Amino acid sequence: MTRKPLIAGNWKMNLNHLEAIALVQKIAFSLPEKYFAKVDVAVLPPFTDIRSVQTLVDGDKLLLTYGAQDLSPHESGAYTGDVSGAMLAKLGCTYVVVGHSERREYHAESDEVVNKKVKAAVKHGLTPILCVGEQLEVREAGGHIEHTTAALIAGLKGLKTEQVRETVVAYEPVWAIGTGRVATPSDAEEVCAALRSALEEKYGAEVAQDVRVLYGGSVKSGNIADLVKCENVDGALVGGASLDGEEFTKLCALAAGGPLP
Ligand SMILES: O=C[C@H](O)COP(=O)(O)O
Repeated sequence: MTRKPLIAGNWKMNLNHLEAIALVQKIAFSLPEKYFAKVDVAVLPPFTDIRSVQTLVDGDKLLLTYGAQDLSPHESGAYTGDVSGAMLAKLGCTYVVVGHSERREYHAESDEVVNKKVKAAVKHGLTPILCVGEQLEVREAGGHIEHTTAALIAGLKGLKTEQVRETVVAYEPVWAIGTGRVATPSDAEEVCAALRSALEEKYGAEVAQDVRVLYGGSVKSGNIADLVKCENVDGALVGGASLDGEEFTKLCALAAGGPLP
């Protein structure tokens, strides 16, 4: 099958709900409708913005979707500060990022916790964007394929084959996040292809062919076109460049094959 590319803007801890409204309006009204047929566009704002984004998307019947950057592995209860999958589903979220390297690093999230979060997402009908990626020292030692494939398989543990088919995977080398040091298209393709092979080995070729594998790490309008030309790169998880409406719109148009609006 042909996988439809996904461009997902991970805003991280940026923009309040008023700024969120302005940015979503800018993207939705600058990107001509025809591009949404060629590329799925999603924004992933902080929790505090999601209700405002939902109101805008529903009210104006916008073609972009939205999601969250994290969720609790628990259903409900005494987990101060956490947000559950059920709450995100109620807000109409399509996606939720799980296992971003910033969560793994600053919140000590292990593969086991990530796996619980993936299961919580799937349980509530959310599409997890499962992030895996190696640190610089792992890459320099040549362990990047082993590291990322092991994290992928651990993150998906216990999911049914059909649930794996619906999951989005994001390869985000830690050394390329927010550093301006983008992996080359061949670096990205090497790992994305290896991730797909690992899925094929475990879940079969048909499922592996359906799973979207994104690249993330210093993606901009200047490098997206070459990245999405790679056979196994099905779009991007975009950080910094997703905060600028003009730049993000350009990036989405280029991922859809252009021309620029
Ligand atoms: O989730 C997005 C990634 O961490 C990439 O961030 P960046 O585009 O700012 O490098």
